[in-house]
Amino acid sequence: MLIETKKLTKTFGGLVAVNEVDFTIEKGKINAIIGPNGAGKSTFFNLLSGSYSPTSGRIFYKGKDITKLPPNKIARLGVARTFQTTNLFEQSTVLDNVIVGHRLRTESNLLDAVLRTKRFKREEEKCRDKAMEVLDFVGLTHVRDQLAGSITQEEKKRVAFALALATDPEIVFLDEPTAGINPGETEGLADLMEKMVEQQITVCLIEHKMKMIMALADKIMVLNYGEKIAEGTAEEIMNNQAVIEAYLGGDASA
Ligand SMILES: Nc1ncnc2c1ncn2[C@@H]1O[C@H](COP(=O)(O)OP(=O)(O)OP(=O)(O)O)[C@@H](O)[C@H]1O
Repeated sequence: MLIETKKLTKTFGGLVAVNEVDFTIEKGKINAIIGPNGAGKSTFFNLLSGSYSPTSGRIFYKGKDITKLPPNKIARLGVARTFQTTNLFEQSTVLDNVIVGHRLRTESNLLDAVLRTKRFKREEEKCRDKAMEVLDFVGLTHVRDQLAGSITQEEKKRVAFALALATDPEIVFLDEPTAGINPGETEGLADLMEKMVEQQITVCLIEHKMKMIMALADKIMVLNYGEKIAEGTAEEIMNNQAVIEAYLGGDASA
């Protein structure tokens, strides 16, 4: 088990957005979090990545309590995430976008950069090599010299994956990675997630596309009004009465 939450809770004023959620993320698997709109999925992600601090409860990463760690320290442990929308520098190339993203995590300080020290140059090269490697991994080598503003929506989604992968993560949190793209493209991104798991990278994603999740996820947690109402394999989730009721009238067939 890679990550474990114990009675994780987040309230906003009187609203309980995440309510005493116990969840485990299994290493080397595709873990999914689903649930109707407003169920608390994004809040849960923000708690795990340190963007929000919990009202109560605990988060463990490989057995270590990370509940109070700030986002940058959590990132350094090997946790990466993508956001629902990725803001790219549209006037820069795809490659430069990934290099800059990667640079944010390297060691050089401003003085190194101004003086262009050996260390800075060495790191610059390393960032470039890493960016090329991850762009190859996500299938974007052919557009790496194009401006980020000129690539397709699906390619932008892949850049978001590349930015996360450039940090050499052990686990990647993907927030609705296939929102706004067509079914064929969605399948391509599902393949990419499987490829990540083959490389021993654990995946945890939020998704609304049920068909895709049921085919892809090894393990699914369902949130409803902040509470975990079910956890299990796709088959277990599809036959769970509480889940069926939570989705009645919803967009479960999306
Ligand atoms: N920063 C915030 N301040 C106040 N309330 C918030 C905040 N963030 C989320 N909420 C509330 O917490 C609840 C859970 O929201 P959250 O965005 O986590 O749900 P979600 O499952 O990700 O929804 P969606 O599928 O629509 O993205 C909602 O009622 C939302 O309005």
